Amino acid sequence: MGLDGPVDLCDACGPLSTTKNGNRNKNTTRRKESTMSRKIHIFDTTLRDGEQVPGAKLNRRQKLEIAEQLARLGVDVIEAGFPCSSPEDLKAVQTVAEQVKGPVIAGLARAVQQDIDIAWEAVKKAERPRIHVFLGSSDIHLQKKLRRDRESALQQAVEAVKYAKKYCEDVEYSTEDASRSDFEYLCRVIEACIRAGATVINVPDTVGYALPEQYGELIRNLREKVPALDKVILSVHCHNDLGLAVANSLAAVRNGAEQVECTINGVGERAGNASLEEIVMAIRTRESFFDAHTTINTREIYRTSRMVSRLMNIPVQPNKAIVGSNAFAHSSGIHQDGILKDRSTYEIIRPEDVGIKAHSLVLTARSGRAALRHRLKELGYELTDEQFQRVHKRFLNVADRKKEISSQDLATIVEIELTKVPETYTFDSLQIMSGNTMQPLASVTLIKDGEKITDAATGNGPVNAVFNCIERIVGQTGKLRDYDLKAVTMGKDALGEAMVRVEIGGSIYSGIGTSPDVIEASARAYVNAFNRFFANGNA
Ligand SMILES: CC(=O)SCCNC(=O)CCNC(=O)[C@H](O)C(C)(C)COP(=O)(O)OP(=O)(O)OC[C@H]1O[C@@H](n2cnc3c(N)ncnc32)[C@H](O)[C@@H]1OP(=O)(O)O
Ligand SMILES: CC(C)C(=O)C(=O)O
Repeated sequence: MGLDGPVDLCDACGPLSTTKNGNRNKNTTRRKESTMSRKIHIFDTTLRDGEQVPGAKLNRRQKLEIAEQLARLGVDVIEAGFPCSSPEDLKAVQTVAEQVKGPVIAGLARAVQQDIDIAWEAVKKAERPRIHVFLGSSDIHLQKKLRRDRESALQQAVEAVKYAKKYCEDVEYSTEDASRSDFEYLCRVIEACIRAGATVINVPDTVGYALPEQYGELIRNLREKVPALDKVILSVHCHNDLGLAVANSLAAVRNGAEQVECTINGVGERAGNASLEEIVMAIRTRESFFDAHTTINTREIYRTSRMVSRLMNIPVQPNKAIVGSNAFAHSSGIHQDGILKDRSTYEIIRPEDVGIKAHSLVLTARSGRAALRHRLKELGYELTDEQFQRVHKRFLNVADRKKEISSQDLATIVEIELTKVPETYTFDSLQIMSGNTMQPLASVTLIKDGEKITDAATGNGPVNAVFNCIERIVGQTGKLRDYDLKAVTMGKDALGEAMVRVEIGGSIYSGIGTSPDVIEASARAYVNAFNRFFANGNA
């Protein structure tokens, strides 16, 4: 797939960069039906194929909650379930059909009368009901699963469509395992089902076997060989066994498919279905390439994703496109610098367009000065160049040990740097041997005038041993009057802050030290207190 236009990739919404007068370009999330490009119908099967995921079963109330949200999202069709599968699913589909207005409500049925009867019972009260009938069309499915020949299966398909048609004007027929089916036979089945009254023909890649070029070609060839397809909606339904569900669906759209069957977060049988949010945002972002659009209210995407994840109890992987927690997080310095200069450098979708408040700049050891300066400004710090250099140095030091530097971490780092006293002694390193069967032993190294000084001492606890050791190095005793240790940030790798008040030479000196290691934080605080003592004119 070559780029079809300039590097401004957001075909649907125009340039992401700010305009000359500094305004963001306006963008509507629910597009008006374009007379220029084809409308792609979004058929959501989260409540049917999505619910086939082990452990994801939804009760009636949960299905209704999701269906209502799917209606707000603006999907064209909600496949609410497989009504013959259990009495509860029948009731769930009935509830959705009765209460959810807007989208077509579909119920799935095998190509047998009993399933179709129950499917109709389930959807008949919908504003716009649809019965969705399916039967395998590949020789593998016919011979090994259904145990019948091509001709009798074709007959069964036709009878099923006719039977469903008695109930419902809108009947979708799916040629299950189409991508592994004999092409000529597939064409015959499709032609016969359209003649029998099918309004939608679905060509599924049931086992995720297709490759994008090949699947696109299949759709193009079907359109050429079966002219009757022009009278109905041609649909695709792709599975993700090779990680190609979205790519295959998009290839199909390029080659004439008008309906895409997909699920929120890509949930579905085995490796899942094509993910709705990826399909919709790919079509929207590259609209001129596809010459197509959907009428999805994209600002509802993130909310819908969170709801499905919560109710199905299936977490969304952080790097999931569009809805993953990292989808709009920039953590490396070069990217952050680019984003701060102009979002179009590293952002092809505005987070707010999918319902995410804003992108986030995550501060890590891979962040640069631009992002650090930006966050400091956001926190209200105005630093001189010299102060900034110091904060940056300490930031890198802490960031090398923590995965992420929060705003609170940063505030602590700044406070320490800005209230700094001259360092007569600089903390370098420590080692501790401790346990419940030995007296704790600490070795500490401090730097004075560029020279490392190391000593060792025991204590009644590891922190006490460290403090004793520091006193030996600086040649001055102190009495610990107050000692406070707290986690200043959340999480297992939180930054620990130690505050001490030490009586040295008859006066009290306070010290502060910060580190993800609480003993190191304590040592730094103790050295800091002694430095204040020395800065006070004590030799
Ligand atoms: C590709 C897809 O995702 S298709 C949808 C898959 N989803 C599900 O299967 C979930 C819901 N399914 C169910 O609740 C059950 O499987 C039911 C109610 C449909 C059927 O249950 P059972 O009657 O116990 O049959 P079971 O599931 O064991 O076997 C399926 C039967 O349906 C037949 N069958 C499979 N697909 C079709 C079809 N499209 N049309 C007609 N018959 C079919 C099979 O050949 C098999 O029949 P057999 O027992 O005569 O060999
Ligand atoms: C019922 C059909 C559409 C299906 O789920 C599939 O082929 O994967």
